[in-house]
Amino acid sequence: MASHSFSASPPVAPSTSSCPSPVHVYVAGVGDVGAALLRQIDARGDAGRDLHVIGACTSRRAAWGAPNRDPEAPLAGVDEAAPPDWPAIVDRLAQETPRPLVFVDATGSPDVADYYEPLLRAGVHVVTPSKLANTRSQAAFDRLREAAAEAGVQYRYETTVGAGLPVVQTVRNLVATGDRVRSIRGVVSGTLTFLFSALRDGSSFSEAVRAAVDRGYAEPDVRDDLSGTDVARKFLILARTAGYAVEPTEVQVESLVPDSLADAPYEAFLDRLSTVDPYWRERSAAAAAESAVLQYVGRFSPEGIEVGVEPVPGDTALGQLGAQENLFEVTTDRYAAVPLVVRGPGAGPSVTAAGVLADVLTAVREARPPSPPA
Ligand SMILES: NC(=O)C1=CN([C@@H]2O[C@H](COP(=O)(O)OP(=O)(O)OC[C@H]3O[C@@H](n4cnc5c(N)ncnc54)[C@H](O)[C@@H]3O)[C@@H](O)[C@H]2O)C=CC1
Ligand SMILES: N[C@@H](CC=O)C(=O)O
Repeated sequence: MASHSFSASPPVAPSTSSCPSPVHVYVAGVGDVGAALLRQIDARGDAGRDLHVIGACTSRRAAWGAPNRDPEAPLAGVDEAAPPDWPAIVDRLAQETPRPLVFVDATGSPDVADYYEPLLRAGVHVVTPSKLANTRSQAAFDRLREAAAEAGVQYRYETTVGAGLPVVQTVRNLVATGDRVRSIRGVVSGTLTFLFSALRDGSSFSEAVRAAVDRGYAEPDVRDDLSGTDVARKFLILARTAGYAVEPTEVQVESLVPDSLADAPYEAFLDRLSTVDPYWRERSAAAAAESAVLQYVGRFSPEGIEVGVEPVPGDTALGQLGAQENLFEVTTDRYAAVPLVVRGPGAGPSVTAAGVLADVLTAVREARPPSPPA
């Protein structure tokens, strides 16, 4: 098994020193976000010594022990490389690994999301950038929060919305302090903001999609971004975090995936996407002729959630978003006349990994004793 020692560089980040024992971290999914996370844990230097990565996996390799320090290939060269045996991994984490233990799910896999509840119930903190577990039924979402409270561990998912931007915690704080969220409007897909901005700069739709994938902004399957599913999931998570009960079927979603390609194999889908280039060139030009820009906008109110493409006046904050930016406007009883606004890059491996790492540190700091049985 490859040995791993933390860098001897000076402290660069606050330590979790209020916690006396080392914090064990398992990283599921060493893709764009998971690999950036491992690099950031390593880069914390001396201040990071109390985070011990005890294992990691991809869909094809799983290893116990600390990952290889090669930032480009954290799992290269580790012994025991083999596809993950999830029941065995969860068993070992639940029953044999010392606490505190944080399970990070950077896979985007529904199978891995199935294990959050047993892990939480076994006293393992769960931190995830994956939206999947939070966007099943309302009852399933409630069960995860109950499992965490009952076991006295943290279930943290800040990076499911706006990546590293403080959006989920902001909504939680509003609710915890007695405010009421009345509505949320926003452009919340880094991939789609990038895409429309690239169209304005003369890129074709299909080229821009590939560029978003190459930069690590897109979901593991970019159709989740283009179909509006990713944006719908983010609004569902925000609405639920704000205390509203909403089912996925209640969200109205406009898709950018051409019907003819909806069921195509992934590579064929990407290859044939150029068939819609002229349509999007014209639609972007038509918006520009009206001094507007295309954005994929979402809206939540107690009446429902709607997400879709809109021409937005170019001289407004939404109209001026570029690159992979997000913007959230939250209107509440207290922020009634002028909304609370959060804006910044809302996708990308490094900002997302930083948000995941912050959640890991917060999980350990905020852990509470288990709640007594009802
Ligand atoms: N890329 C971004 O900017 C952001 C991503 N996220 C979320 O972070 C998660 C990861 O995203 P990326 O790193 O971009 O994806 P990626 O496709 O680069 O990496 C996914 C990793 O998970 C592994 N994996 C997939 N299924 C697995 C399974 N069943 N068991 C073990 N490993 C498995 C893959 O082999 C790969 O290593 C997704 O849920 C995504 O929604 C959230 C916010 C921003
Ligand atoms: N694919 C997402 C990544 C963050 O959730 C996006 O583009 O915003």
